Amino acid sequence: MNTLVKIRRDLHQIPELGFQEYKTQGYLLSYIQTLPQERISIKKWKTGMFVKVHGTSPKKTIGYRTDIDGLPIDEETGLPFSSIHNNQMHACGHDLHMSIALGVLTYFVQNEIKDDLLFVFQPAEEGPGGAEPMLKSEIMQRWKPDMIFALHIAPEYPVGTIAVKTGLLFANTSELFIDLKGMGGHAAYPHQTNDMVIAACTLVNQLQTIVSRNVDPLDSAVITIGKITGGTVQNIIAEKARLEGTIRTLSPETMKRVKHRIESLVKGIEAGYECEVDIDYGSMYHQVYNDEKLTNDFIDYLRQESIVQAVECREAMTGEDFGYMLKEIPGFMFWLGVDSPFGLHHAKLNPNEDAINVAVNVMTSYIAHIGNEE
Ligand SMILES: CC(=O)N[C@@H](CCC[C@H](N)C(=O)O)C(=O)O
Repeated sequence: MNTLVKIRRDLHQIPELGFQEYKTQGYLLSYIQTLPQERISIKKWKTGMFVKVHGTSPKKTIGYRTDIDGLPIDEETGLPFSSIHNNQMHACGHDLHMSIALGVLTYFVQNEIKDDLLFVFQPAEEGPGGAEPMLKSEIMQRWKPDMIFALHIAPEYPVGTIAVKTGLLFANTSELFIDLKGMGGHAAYPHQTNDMVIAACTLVNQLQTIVSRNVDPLDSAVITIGKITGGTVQNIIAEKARLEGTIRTLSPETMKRVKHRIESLVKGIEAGYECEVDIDYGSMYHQVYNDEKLTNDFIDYLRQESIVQAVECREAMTGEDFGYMLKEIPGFMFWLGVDSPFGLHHAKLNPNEDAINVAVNVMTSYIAHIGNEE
């Protein structure tokens, strides 16, 4: 079996949630330590890591970032190398992202390059967000790349396809947690209570009016409530309820407006249902905004070399904390086709592993091209 496929399968078996990626970090480190060490420097950061490849006559530093965490999902692929961790799965492709990063790193450890390279193995992309604190870390500020790239698997594209665009690629995101507290009581005496199941249901419906009534129809946004909990048993009126969701917008300004409307609606619920409501926005990610020149150069390179089919895509409402790195360092993220009938965050996601070598070939040849310029 191809080494990178074996690495991907090993990593697939040990997914870990954000900032708990101890086994993953250990696995990555033990692989990297098998490589010749003369031209690399390794620095651990929390459960992630930086690996610098020293160029022969560096004029710049080229960054390459992979995320390393998994999701709280029970895997249902039935694969022989399924996750051995209960309720944790690489359902967003970070196992492929890591094996690709190791493939590119291995190539440049074995083949000299003029410029310096910085490989960023970043924890907690799914939450609470590792990119922003990693970017602010003393190590990344000292080794700060002049440009940075990353990829994300795309189940909807065939293997051999890369989809990308200049400008906005991924949305601004904010988690949303709303806790409602009223007065519980006997199911037969509703007039003596403030029922938080009713208040939560009303609020969920009102939240749905924000996108249709408060966001410019030519702009766009998403408010998804993915989880509702409340109450204890069927014949007790619920004293508490909790909504958990996510907000997605195409600009930071629309994010502000959506939050302002959520706060107004919550005030109305508090007054109308005589209850207390707390809002917690959890972790927030800045939009992924691809640098125009670097992205166009990459598209031109792919088309000239015909290594893959390069297609231009639309922006998506997915979020990625790589956006924080792109806010400070020019670069881009792109979609890598992996051809899976099940989408991202699905318990049956099963990416085609042939995409690993496609991505390694693209990134090694592109980085060699820009990293050996006179
Ligand atoms: C690529 C992808 O699926 N990213 C996640 C990022 C999660 C952001 C945050 N935890 C949230 O839920 O708002 C996504 O869900 O888009």
